[in-house]
Amino acid sequence: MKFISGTTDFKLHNSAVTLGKFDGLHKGHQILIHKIIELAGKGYQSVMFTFSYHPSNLFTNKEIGLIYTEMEKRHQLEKSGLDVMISYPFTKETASMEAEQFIKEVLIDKMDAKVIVVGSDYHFGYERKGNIELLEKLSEQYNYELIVFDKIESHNQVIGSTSIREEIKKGNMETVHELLGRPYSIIGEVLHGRKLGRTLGIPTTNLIPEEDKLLPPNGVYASKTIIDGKSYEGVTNIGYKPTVGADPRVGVETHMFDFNEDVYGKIIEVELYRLERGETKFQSIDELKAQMEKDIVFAKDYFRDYQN
Ligand SMILES: Cc1cc2nc3c(=O)[nH]c(=O)nc-3n(C[C@H](O)[C@H](O)[C@H](O)COP(=O)(O)O)c2cc1C
Ligand SMILES: Nc1ncnc2c1ncn2[C@@H]1O[C@H](COP(=O)(O)OP(=O)(O)O)[C@@H](O)[C@H]1O
Repeated sequence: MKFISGTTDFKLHNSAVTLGKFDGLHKGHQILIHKIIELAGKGYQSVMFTFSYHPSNLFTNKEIGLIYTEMEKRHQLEKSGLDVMISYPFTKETASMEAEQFIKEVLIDKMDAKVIVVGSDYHFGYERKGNIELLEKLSEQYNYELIVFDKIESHNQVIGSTSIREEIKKGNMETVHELLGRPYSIIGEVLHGRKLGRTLGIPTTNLIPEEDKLLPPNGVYASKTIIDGKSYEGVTNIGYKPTVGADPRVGVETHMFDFNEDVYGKIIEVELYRLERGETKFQSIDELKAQMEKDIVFAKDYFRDYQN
């Protein structure tokens, strides 16, 4: 997959483009992505167009954690067979582009769009004035085909990034799994911790999520970790480790069962399946260790009962 980022200077040919924020790459997003990948089989170049800053952040100044950071989205899309991912700089200049100007200058001139695939509520351009009616109206003039998908539902509720974020904040990982069509996950590099894990007899991989990543509540989760394409069951703690001296930044720490390799420096993906309990400050390391052993039993039981 080609990744175009940090520049507005590119030229593509004969593309089938899908447009949006695509935070979470949830089941609704996947329909659009499958469509353009299917079109790639007919000779088009499949392209996903996103802006590199979350547009709602820029206008409201409100912190919005992302279900997937840009790096994570890229990592997931690498596996999908998409030809090109564009992360287009969202600046004052791009934000002030009129909708028709965006169609002409970006979709047509830079991307040579022949097919445009969007969701029914897609809005774009200055003041979000562009919509599917405008795309339809201009399709003949600019010679592209427009394909629009309705939003899909799960349990009578429209699937959307906002409601998935709410479920993540509540720690409802099973619901999130259902809505995303895959477990929620965190991707990062294995860093060095304090090396206490090994002395406890419970080694852990440590990673620090990116600043803009939306995390579920601090606590302990049944998890699977993907390393070099292989998946390992385990248990993950998210938090500051108050018992051993509170880290300044929130960490994601995983003990994998049946695993005994050095993985420092590797990029791993930690998938969270179920929340067991919140993070606690224990009075002693022995109490912490006893609880971690119970956590391991919890996660092993979970995978035995629900997964296999
Ligand atoms: C399953 C699991 C549960 C944990 N629960 C807590 C907890 O409730 N409170 C806490 O302070 N630390 C908790 N930790 C973090 C431990 O303090 C940490 O793994 C240990 O100190 C080793 O740290 P190190 O990797 O930096 O060497 C947990 C870790 C794991 C793997
Ligand atoms: N079962 C396992 N689960 C997690 N990490 C493991 C496991 N077995 C070996 N390791 C390795 O050991 C390291 C963790 O040891 P630990 O003493 O907890 O050190 P740290 O404080 O650096 O996390 C991991 O980064 C990984 O390379």
